Amino acid sequence: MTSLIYLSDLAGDPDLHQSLQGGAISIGNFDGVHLGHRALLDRVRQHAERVGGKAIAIVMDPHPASVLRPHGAPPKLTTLPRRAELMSELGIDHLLVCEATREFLNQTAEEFFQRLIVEQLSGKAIIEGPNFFFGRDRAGNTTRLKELADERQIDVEIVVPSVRDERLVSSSRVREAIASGDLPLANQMLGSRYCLTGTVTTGEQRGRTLGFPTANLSGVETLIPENGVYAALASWEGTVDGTCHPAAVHIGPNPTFDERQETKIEAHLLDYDGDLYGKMLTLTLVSQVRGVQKFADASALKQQLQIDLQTVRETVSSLPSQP
Ligand SMILES: Cc1cc2nc3c(=O)[nH]c(=O)nc-3n(C[C@H](O)[C@H](O)[C@H](O)COP(=O)(O)O)c2cc1C
Ligand SMILES: Nc1ncnc2c1ncn2[C@@H]1O[C@H](COP(=O)(O)OP(=O)(O)OP(=O)(O)O)[C@@H](O)[C@H]1O
Repeated sequence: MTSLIYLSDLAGDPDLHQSLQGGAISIGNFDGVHLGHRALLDRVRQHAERVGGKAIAIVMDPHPASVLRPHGAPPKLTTLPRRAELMSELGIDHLLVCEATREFLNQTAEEFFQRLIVEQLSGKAIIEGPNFFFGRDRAGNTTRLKELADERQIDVEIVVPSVRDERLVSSSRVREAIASGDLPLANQMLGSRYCLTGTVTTGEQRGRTLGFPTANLSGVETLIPENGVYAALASWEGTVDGTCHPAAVHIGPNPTFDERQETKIEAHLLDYDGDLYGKMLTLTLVSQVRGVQKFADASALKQQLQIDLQTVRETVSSLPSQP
């Protein structure tokens, strides 16, 4: 398991602080833990084994852009606990979170390197991609990183970036794919399937009168895909043996019944009739089935839902374990 720890916790926990000394480190946002991050984190794990220390990924929270720029950071693909979960599969020991205060972000590249990598962590190896920048105004680049590390006999590896269709894989590119509803492309670049997690709350309770009850999700913290109907897998804490249920997910307004353009995320789970209220539900999105439509009446919507459910069943039944 990758443990999620805060830099501020190290001062009060000397054993934890000690266990982090002399490891292999990578610094970034790691939002989505996409294929590029995965290749890089794999090298972090290998370097950690070589130097006999921990494999450490460092992120800043909140996203520096939300502290420094008026328009803030882009919507997240993953919460920090989800990033740690995905990093567990890659053998990363710790996801270390630095609180992105103005003071922290105001450090020069040299100060940042000296205080965090040298004084706090006694890092032995640093692994980054070629587009890595650090310190105030992003003034430090990989050349400067190598100079600073060489002076202190710290190893540096700059990995060859992962590309897809001759373009760099990046969190921004994954966000574009999700925002346009292209889940297969997003999932391929992620190397895992994109998830939405939220709490099941009460909706209009109209779904059950249609014969298609839906779990309405609220409190979703990550990027919501383009409006549409999606094939998904639903799971929640306490799902027996981690079983997933095929689900037809509706994202968007309900134009057939309601002129308000309020975006809802609701899921009809196939072959399930339990009580989900209050549960933390995760919807793992596979692909878009169709766009949201305004139907002439409830009966026309019901006919379409029958077709949607069949499409979802077929899509999910032929799913490979990896996207
Ligand atoms: C798979 C699926 C597809 C849906 N597609 C549409 C749609 O295209 N247009 C629409 O107005 N409502 C659509 N709905 C939403 C229904 O109108 C909605 O489930 C119903 O109004 C119940 O809302 P409630 O959960 O708040 O009770 C869809 C629901 C599901 C589960
Ligand atoms: N495609 C990639 N291949 C290898 N390394 C990458 C790739 N993309 C990013 N990295 C590296 O991963 C580390 C973390 O970067 P970061 O989390 O900012 O990734 P990003 O996907 O480029 O994000 P964004 O799109 O928001 O700029 C950095 O060292 C960065 O250079």
